Amino acid sequence: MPSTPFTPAAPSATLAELFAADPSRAEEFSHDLGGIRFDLSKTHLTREAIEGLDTEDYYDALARLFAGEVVNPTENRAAEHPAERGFGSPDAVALAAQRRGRMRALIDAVEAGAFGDITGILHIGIGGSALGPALLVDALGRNERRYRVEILSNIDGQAVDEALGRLDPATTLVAIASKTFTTAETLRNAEAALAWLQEAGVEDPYGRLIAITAAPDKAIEFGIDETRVLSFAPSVGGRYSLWSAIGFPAALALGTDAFEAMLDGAAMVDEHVAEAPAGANLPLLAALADLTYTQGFGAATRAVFAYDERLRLLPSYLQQLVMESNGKSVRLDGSPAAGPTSAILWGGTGTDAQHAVFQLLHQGTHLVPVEFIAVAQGTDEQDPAHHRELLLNCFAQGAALMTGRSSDDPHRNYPGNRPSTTILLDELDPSSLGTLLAFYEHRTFAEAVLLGINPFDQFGVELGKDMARAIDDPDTRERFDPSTRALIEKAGL
Ligand SMILES: O=P(O)(O)OC[C@H]1O[C@](O)(CO)[C@@H](O)[C@@H]1O
Repeated sequence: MPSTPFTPAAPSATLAELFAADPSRAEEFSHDLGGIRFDLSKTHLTREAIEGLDTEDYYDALARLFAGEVVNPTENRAAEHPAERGFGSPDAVALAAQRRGRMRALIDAVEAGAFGDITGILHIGIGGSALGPALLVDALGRNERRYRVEILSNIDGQAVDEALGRLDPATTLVAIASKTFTTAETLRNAEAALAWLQEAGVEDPYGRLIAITAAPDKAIEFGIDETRVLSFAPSVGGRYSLWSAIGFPAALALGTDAFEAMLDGAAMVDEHVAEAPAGANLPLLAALADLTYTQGFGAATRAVFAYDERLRLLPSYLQQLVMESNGKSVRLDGSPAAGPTSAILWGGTGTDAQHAVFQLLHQGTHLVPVEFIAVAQGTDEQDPAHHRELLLNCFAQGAALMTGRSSDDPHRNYPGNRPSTTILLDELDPSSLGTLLAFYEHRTFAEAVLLGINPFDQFGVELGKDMARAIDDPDTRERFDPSTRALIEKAGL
């Protein structure tokens, strides 16, 4: 943990002044990695800020992360998601590879017809056990998906009915994904799926269930045969787990080669952060920019806009990654954080968002650092003219935010000096998506280290879970506040 909290100041120069002072700024603050251009030049990052950054703690923490040491002290755990991509202790890497081999064997068995003629998969999970697979399948499997994949997360019965309604029980596999195998929503939905198989007269309904978990005993207790339990290490956190067996539906739908390519793309970032000096370490630079805005400029939020329909689920994936990791108020030693920690992450897709929320970005009173994510190469099926306009819109927004336009009429005045980062993928494929997601993981980690907080626990979600249990019990319900009791009564519960 850093001995003194890291609190970057806001530079006094505007973006226009920074560009005017340095003709090579666009080049100097843009870096390419794994077929992706990361352009940070339209942020207020300065060479001085980068050079002044004390990175000893960061590189120390990174070495401990990769060595499989305890970097999550409040749960006395390592965080071994990089081992899924080949970066970790030899034991962790070997175990991850062995588990991946089991996943591949199961996929081969599905393809060989061991489960009959399977055409669809219902993946049941929530949070990190759903957001990653949903993003992968939606981003990469739009045109060539080999199986119909439905991701069911919400406990809302309407979500259950809709997901089941799109599948045929006679030809569907059900994957129950839960790291802990105790999550109420997932278990309730798993029971519903089992009942659906039983009611449809499927001969061996339990034989259609696959468990994906770090608690195999609990899955076996649920009734799933251990040959169909895909496990992953307890040291892989939920929001970091798409690289593990949690990615099963994506590996099934897209093929194991695509899944491996995604892991290789992510490994490029592991290698990059381990080797790059601070001035060229992309996740670290992005984290420095993030903290410059939260701490230096007092920005409460950060917005991510995917200018590609295939990445429409990226903002919700990032919300969990960033906010569940760094939405903390205390440092590792329990002392209060020195200033704001994680920004509130929000976002959407371009160009839709331009016609909904960009007014505030251009002229509102809040400073919101914006992130644009676009893909240079459209899909083969897409009309190139549309793709061209999409990209031009994306780049125009970044330019407009930065340069603004002055007018004597205050209503028509655009102040400019509003920062953005542009992430431009050459193309969207498993490898580049792996690189992109691992970039965000490492950025979140770098930010946590600079803040001295633990990004790997999530006690904040536990209180609500406890209360949800207590509110269902008439004895403990009595102890709830009058407002909550009145709502329960009004809803007739
Ligand atoms: O995979 P599990 O154990 O069902 O947990 C699901 C999600 O719930 C959380 O614990 C938060 O409620 C997340 O961290 C996790 O991704």
